[in-house]
Amino acid sequence: MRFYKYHALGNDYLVINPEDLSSQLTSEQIQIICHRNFGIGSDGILLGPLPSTQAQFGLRIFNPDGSEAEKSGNGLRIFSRYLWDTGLVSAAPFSIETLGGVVQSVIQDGGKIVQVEMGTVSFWSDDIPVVGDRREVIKEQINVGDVTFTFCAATIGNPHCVISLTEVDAAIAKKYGSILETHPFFPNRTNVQFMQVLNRHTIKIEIWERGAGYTLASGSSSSAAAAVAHTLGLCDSPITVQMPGGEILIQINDDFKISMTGSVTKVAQGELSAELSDFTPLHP
Ligand SMILES: N[C@H](CCC[C@H](N)C(=O)O)C(=O)O
Repeated sequence: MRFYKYHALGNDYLVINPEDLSSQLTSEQIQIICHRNFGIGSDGILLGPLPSTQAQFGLRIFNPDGSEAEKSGNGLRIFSRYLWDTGLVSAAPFSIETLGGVVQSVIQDGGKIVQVEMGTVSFWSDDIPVVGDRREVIKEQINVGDVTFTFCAATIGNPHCVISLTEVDAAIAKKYGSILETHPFFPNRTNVQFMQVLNRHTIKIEIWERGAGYTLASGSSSSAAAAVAHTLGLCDSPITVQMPGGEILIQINDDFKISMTGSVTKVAQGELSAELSDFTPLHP
């Protein structure tokens, strides 16, 4: 089974073309392939191109825990670059259908930069989803052990919990991320961002991803956090999102449509060994 490995600001993905699969990928296979020791190692798998009646290409996005995500901003930039590298697209904009909706991509700088129209951010509880009466989830309280955070929730196709603090670091994301990811407020779990506003056009985020854990960058997290900073009146578009792996530029229009621009780097391509899925680690 062939794979193509790319990273987007250190958020790495494997592209697997369904033509190279003899059978459906199982959750166990996804977990092994993504495992940093027993497999190739990756923050997820991009399965495509798939047929689509809504867009030129279809894409399915899987997290390392085997769960399927509705959208991935870095994943969409990487898949767009894969389509460019394999000659399936040119410089003209093209559309990709995901579980979280159809996006438009444009390749820039020979594939090193990709711009994706990510869709529209919603803060409505029934879109995200968040439990409770239908409302926009803005500046609500959430208890995590003996700590109470004020949070906003948003969706750009996948769910996000954004917590704005005066200072953020990796430690706080790693300490509280997994508890917030699986908090009962979020029926489908959630991605988590701890956000520090640096100025009216710059934020810094630390990320805990649903189904992946701590990651160095996230495109959908950047979109959600920037939209929250904007709706709280703390930032104006365009917003540069600083993350441990690098920066993404987010543009937000008056209807909260998001445009995301960021880099993609090709790492490797190769063949997965048949032994890979034969080996079941004792303690994965
Ligand atoms: N873990 C996310 C999907 C990947 C998001 C992130 N890698 C991005 O670039 O948007 C979820 O389950 O919604």
